[in-house]
Amino acid sequence: MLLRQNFIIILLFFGMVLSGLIYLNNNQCSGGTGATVDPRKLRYNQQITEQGITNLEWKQNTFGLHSSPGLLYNQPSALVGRTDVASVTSWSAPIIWEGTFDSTLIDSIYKQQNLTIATTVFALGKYVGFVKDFLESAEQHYFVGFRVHYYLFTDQPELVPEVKMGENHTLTVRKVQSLNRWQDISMGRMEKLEKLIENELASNANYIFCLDIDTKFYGHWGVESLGRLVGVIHPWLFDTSRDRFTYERRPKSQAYIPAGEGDYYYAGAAFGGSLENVHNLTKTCREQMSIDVANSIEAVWQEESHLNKYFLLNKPSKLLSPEYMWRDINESAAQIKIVRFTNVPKIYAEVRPNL
Ligand SMILES: CC(=O)N[C@H]1[C@@H](OP(=O)(O)OP(=O)(O)OC[C@H]2O[C@@H](n3ccc(=O)[nH]c3=O)[C@H](O)[C@@H]2O)O[C@H](CO)[C@H](O)[C@@H]1O
Ligand SMILES: [Mn+2]
Repeated sequence: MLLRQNFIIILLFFGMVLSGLIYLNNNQCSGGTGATVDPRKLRYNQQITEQGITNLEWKQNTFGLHSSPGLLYNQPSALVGRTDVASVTSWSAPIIWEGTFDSTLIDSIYKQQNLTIATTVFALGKYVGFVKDFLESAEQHYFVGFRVHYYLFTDQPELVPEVKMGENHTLTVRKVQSLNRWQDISMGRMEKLEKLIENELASNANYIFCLDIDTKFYGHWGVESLGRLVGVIHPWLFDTSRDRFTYERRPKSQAYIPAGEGDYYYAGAAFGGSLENVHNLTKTCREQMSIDVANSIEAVWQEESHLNKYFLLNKPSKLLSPEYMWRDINESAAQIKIVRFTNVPKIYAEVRPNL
């Protein structure tokens, strides 16, 4: 009995000595004084920046989908739905088409959450000419009745037209330097978005959408589009086999997707989600694009190629059908029952700074 007690005491002693040694060793590895920090030990919401560590406090979207007692709406069916299109992906993410949601119900659920939806657009050079139609049409169709904060980046704030904003909709105009190549303007958006989220939006908005400005709203775009990570199926390639998708096919680029891989082809003109998820998306695309620059390669469709690579490896939790980014208001397709948001036709040689 006594022998056994002694044995346990000796075992405990050695245990303590061993854990002391491990502790000392760990401290030495991380600098000991706390001057450097092992990034693997940081919490998910901390970032190492040039200034040191910043805490990014993400606004949490952990609401339940609460419905009000007595609310009347059409009975949802387990049997009947759209039969001409897929409304779910093979990883179980919904694909939003007209007829897959009930606005009365979904608006009432999300009304209770007091959400802010940040929305970013860029208008540099001649693209400032697209701002008026974009904003005026958005004010008729985009998250009407919900809080929206638009951020417009432009090199010519003085040319931004006065547009009457609806209730709880605000516009912030930010001046940025213009660039000589349209490709750099388009790709440069990723870094600007990454910094905007880091510096201002992380704890101020629940969701963000990043949209092209050469666009116009013609129909409802609302809370049915909200999700953790949201991509839009490209209007030209929604009915095409993956081998004909315009992914980057050169292995030298970080955006490379080999033949035989890929889910959908996503539009570069609209993506969104929670601030944390979109921050990771923009940061990753910015990093991958700078590796490409160092290797003297530019992806075939610039940041759209990198976005497609990102979505292949980080599946969106919700997909929006091409109703949410259509070709042109004068184009039709049997599956498109409503055009919500569409490209505005443009003469490239007239609006872009280079060809
Ligand atoms: C429908 C769609 O998915 N469009 C994508 C597509 O071509 P797009 O032809 O739609 O590209 P684009 O010329 O509209 O450029 C993208 C965006 O960059 C901004 N901009 C561009 C040029 C300029 O001089 N000033 C300016 O402000 C503006 O916000 C514009 O909406 O491919 C681009 C990258 O190759 C982007 O991924 C676009 O989002
Ligand atoms: Mn565009």
